Amino acid sequence: MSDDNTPRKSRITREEALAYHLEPRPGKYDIVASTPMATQRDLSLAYSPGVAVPVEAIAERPETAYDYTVKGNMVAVISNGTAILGLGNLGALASKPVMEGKAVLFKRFADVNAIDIELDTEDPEAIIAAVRLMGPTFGGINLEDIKAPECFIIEQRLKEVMDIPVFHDDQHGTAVICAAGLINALELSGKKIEDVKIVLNGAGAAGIACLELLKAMGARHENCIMCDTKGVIWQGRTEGMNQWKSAHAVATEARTLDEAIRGADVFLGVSAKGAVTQDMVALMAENPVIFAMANPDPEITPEEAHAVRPDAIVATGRSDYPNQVNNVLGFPYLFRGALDIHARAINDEMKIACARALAELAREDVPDEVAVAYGRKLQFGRDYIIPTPFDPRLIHVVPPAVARAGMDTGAARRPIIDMEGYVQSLKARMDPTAAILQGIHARARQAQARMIFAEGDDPRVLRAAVAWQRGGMGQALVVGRETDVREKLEAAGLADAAREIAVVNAGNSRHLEQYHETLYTRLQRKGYDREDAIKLANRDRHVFAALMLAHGHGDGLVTGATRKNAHVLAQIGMVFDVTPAAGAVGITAVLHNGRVILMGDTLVHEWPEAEDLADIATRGAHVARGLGLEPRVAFLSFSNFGYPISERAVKMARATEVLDARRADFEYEGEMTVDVALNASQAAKYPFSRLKGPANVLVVPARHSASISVKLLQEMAGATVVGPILTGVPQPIQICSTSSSVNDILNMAAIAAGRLGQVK
Ligand SMILES: NC(=O)C1=CN([C@@H]2O[C@H](COP(=O)(O)OP(=O)(O)OC[C@H]3O[C@@H](n4cnc5c(N)ncnc54)[C@H](OP(=O)(O)O)[C@@H]3O)[C@@H](O)[C@H]2O)C=CC1
Ligand SMILES: CC(=O)C(=O)O
Ligand SMILES: [Mg+2]
Repeated sequence: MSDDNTPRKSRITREEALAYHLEPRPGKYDIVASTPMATQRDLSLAYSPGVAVPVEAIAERPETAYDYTVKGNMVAVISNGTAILGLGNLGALASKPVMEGKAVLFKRFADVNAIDIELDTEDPEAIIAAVRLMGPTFGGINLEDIKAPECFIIEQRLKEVMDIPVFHDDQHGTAVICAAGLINALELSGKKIEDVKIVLNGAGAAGIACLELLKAMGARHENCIMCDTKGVIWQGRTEGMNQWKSAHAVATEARTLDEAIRGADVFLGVSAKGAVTQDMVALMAENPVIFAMANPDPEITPEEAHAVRPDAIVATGRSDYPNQVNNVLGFPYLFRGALDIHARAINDEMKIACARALAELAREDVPDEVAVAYGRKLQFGRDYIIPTPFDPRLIHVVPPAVARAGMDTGAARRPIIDMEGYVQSLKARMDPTAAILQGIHARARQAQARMIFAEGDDPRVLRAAVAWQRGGMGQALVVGRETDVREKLEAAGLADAAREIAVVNAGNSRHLEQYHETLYTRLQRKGYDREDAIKLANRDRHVFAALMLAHGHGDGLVTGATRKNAHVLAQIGMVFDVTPAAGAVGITAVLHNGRVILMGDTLVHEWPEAEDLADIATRGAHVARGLGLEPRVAFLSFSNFGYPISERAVKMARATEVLDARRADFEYEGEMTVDVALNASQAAKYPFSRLKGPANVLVVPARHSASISVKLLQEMAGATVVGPILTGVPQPIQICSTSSSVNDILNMAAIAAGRLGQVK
């Protein structure tokens, strides 16, 4: 964990941002069916004639649309692109990446289905007419990046005519998060909302809503000064005014932000990049609070603000600084809570409940796994005034608070009777796979490893190395020829990166003689003479890379993208003991449909015996724990608990006896078929089984079964495969496969850096 409590900066390049949106398919989401659609019968049920039945049911009782259609878990993200982040009016089409992004955030953080709809008009009446007509389709409407003052008219009118929540996120989402952050920031600076002088820059959608909510929470009208591009909004000003700005005009002599900010306790920026200067914040009161929330670039950076005001509590809208005050912390959970009570609206009480729940959560002790996953110390204080977006508690803490407030204020069509059951159902809703990958990367980022990428001649490896370095994961050391690396980087549109990553080879290494000596010492009794060892070290990049690692000239090693696993393992084996006898095991994580299973041995043991199987189970359990899973091991076969009898199944059952004798500290059982291992209703036929739930570590009889199973899941089901994770060896080495994508290689490097699976 870093001591300075600052998240490491991740630099995103233009190319990376475009590639992320282009690959593997244009855009950021797909729509998938949730019901079977394979047979003639499925077709008859899903469509004509079966579909007529719910049609008639809904016509008779409209509220049953929440039961028979996706309406109740479906939100429209609607924009016309007139205020895209802080980029201005770039039109409906250009806003689509942001709206698609919000749709996937809805899904990722709260399992809400969302679809983006970009409307090509600046006419409020046209937007109102279009959105109103969409009412039957959705359980809620999220308006986004529609500029003020049109957004106020549009939202107000839609609220009046629609019977589902209509919520302009730039207004209320921002206001809720800003309020949550401010409650805590003021607590820490020992000030009261009733007393503080607030200056807010940006009198648009976000600004007006923030100030309204803060006044509803006790801020005094006369203590709040709002500014826009024309300066202070003072009583009597006529230029650039509208009724929403007028409501916040105050009697003051100040005419510019510069004048207004003198002595202010709080600066809130929802305007544009660089709108506030160091000279201005230098004039603020003691222990000032500065929320520079413009996106993607804040009004002032935390470094700039802290340079002149070390006593300030600073927040931005970005994820790469502490204190991210961004509406992503609100909208997923506000809508989750609202949808779950079939709400008619998201009212003020629901918003305030959300703000309070967020503020309170930040004051609670942060569980270790959250801190580790986020990669830095998280303790209520100046650098942690608000929960982080990846905090897994948000999903089961915030929506119940919102739902309860909705029920108490008459917004609920279907109140939740069993709140405790609701909280449990929210916990189960979240797909653990994203959290697992997030944890792997956060731990790696924290380690800041010098990662050796052995195959610098492969463009995928080079792109992964660049992403490693630019993503703030640590230093990338690429084994390859300088000219070749430079050419390949240029071809990949990453010419700049050639100056950033270190290229290492036998020709430029200062340590070559040491490497030769080490290799010769290891191989001299295996038929190699000195010349052979020298050639091997100079020419084989896997061996060279392993020697770098052996001498501490890198902290981790990733290879295997260009040659078959067996070959790579043999080459690495020239330098390190990576044999079954030395305890090495390959465990592959398969992530699919919200489930994570670990399968072994996918790399090292060709035909394991009972003792080996017990080792594989133990390593699998170790990896599971490293991923935050409580291990439940199943020894798989084609038989269940001795029937049918077969020599091949017996060794699987014997492995449990080996673990009994070793007093293993995790759940294990076998032999069993894979459906009994994974499916609770199949497992119920064997009530004597020691597994308390579906297995998450599957030990298979041989490497071929492991390889077939993993590849089948990948090809047929589209599962995400991470691994094989080389475990049981002390060195942080990972071997990817020849079919690895850039992301796969990056994941393997992250696993190596996080030392997941290394012998403790
Ligand atoms: N962190 C977060 O969660 C969120 C951040 N934001 C950010 O807030 C900003 C505004 O968004 P939104 O309210 O939707 O946009 P709007 O277009 O509705 O409003 C923009 C407002 O900012 C004012 N403004 C623009 N530039 C300056 C400047 N240099 N100095 C003073 N005032 C200025 C405009 O003044 P005028 O009226 O004179 O034109 C207008 O009042 C964006 O940067 C956006 O990214 C928005 C929502 C959420
Ligand atoms: C975060 C957001 O909604 C914005 O910047 O517009
Ligand atoms: Mg926005």
